[in-house]
Amino acid sequence: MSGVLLWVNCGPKENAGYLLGRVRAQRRCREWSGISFASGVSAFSSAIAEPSRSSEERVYEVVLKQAALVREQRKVTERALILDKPIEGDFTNGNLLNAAYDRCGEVCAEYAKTFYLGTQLMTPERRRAIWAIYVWCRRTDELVDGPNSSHITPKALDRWEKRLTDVFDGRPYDMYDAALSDTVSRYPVDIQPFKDMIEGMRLDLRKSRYNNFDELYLYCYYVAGTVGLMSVPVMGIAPESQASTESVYNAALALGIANQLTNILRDVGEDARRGRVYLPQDELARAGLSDDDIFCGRVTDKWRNFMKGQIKRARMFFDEAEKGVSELNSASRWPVWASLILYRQILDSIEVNDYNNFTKRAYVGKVKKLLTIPAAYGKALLGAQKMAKR
Ligand SMILES: CC(C)=CCC/C(C)=C/CC/C(C)=C/CC/C(C)=C/[C@@H]1[C@@H](COP(=O)(O)OP(=O)(O)O)[C@]1(C)CC/C=C(\C)CC/C=C(\C)CCC=C(C)C
Ligand SMILES: [Mn+2]
Repeated sequence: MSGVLLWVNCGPKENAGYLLGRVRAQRRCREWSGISFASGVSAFSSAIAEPSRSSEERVYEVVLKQAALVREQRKVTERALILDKPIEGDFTNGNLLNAAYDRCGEVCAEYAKTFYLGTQLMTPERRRAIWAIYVWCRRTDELVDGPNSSHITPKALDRWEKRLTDVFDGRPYDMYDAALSDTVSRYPVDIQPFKDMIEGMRLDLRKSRYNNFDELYLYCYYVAGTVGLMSVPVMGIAPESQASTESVYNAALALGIANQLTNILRDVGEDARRGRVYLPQDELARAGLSDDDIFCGRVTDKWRNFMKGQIKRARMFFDEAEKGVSELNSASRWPVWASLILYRQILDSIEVNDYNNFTKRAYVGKVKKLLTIPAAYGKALLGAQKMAKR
């Protein structure tokens, strides 16, 4: 399928895109490389301007809200397993809806093959819902990252957000929207993470430097942590899980942050060529580095040491995420393990490239990718056994 199939209108009339609180009760702070950062998460509303609270504290409010929604839903599902009831028959235009979901699956297969494969083990209803969310995220990302990104303005993003509220209110604009509209009516998905992802795109339009990790954390939450919060209500928490809903959401958030940090470390050179530096400026300065070193692509010992610290932090977020995977519904664990293992391997590959992320792209080779699938499956099974022993 070509990307052209995914042209979207940000608003009904205009072609503007291409597509396709409270403080956390026990906030864990870790000392790392002279700075402290919390590995968990903590409240947030779309406004950045709240200097008295850290990004983690602000993000955590969204986590609590989403966790509360899901707790409600869990109570309902314990009484009747409504989430897995077939979609057919619910709608007079059921065939159209099926076709819409199928198209989402095609997009997903085209853009994220391994992930698509991973979704095959999920129940058909959950799988298609995840595809619908995937497509919305991909379209949103393409607004600022795709070939038509130079035409994207804050106004266009406002229209995309208005369209999002219409989708949540049951007024879809196209097939992909229709699938998402159906998904959000079936699962306890809150609109806030979706709005926050759009906020991340706004941020990308106006900001190309991050003063410190707190600012970068917020960016990572917007563009990737949100994906974790959107996905868990669909993937579901195992009925036998003893973990708190909140802790599972923390893990989901951590996986999004870990993935985005990894993405940033992989793409340093590529981003620099677009005039962007997604690295904490204060940490660069402490390492004796500046934007200039990045623009010139100098792989020095200072750079290697700096990168070692950044990789270590990304791995800590992966470790945090691991704690939550086994708490997910058994059929959802496999794709999550696959995505976690695959993305984490990119960090290994940066090391293998001797930290040259300016001109060498870190990637996971085909054989390693293939091996990930049984490894993820094994981890998913192991998690199930541990749960059964409790
Ligand atoms: C099972 C699973 C992985 C489900 C998530 C499916 C889903 C809805 C994915 C959407 C991804 C997407 C298109 C996001 C838009 C923004 C974006 C592009 C973010 C970057 C992704 C990597 O994409 P890529 O390498 O293609 O990047 P480029 O555009 O080429 O630069 C990100 C790095 C972030 C993606 C974040 C996740 C996949 C979060 C995963 C977290 C969960 C699924 C929660 C798991 C639950 C627990 C309890 C751990
Ligand atoms: Mn991108």
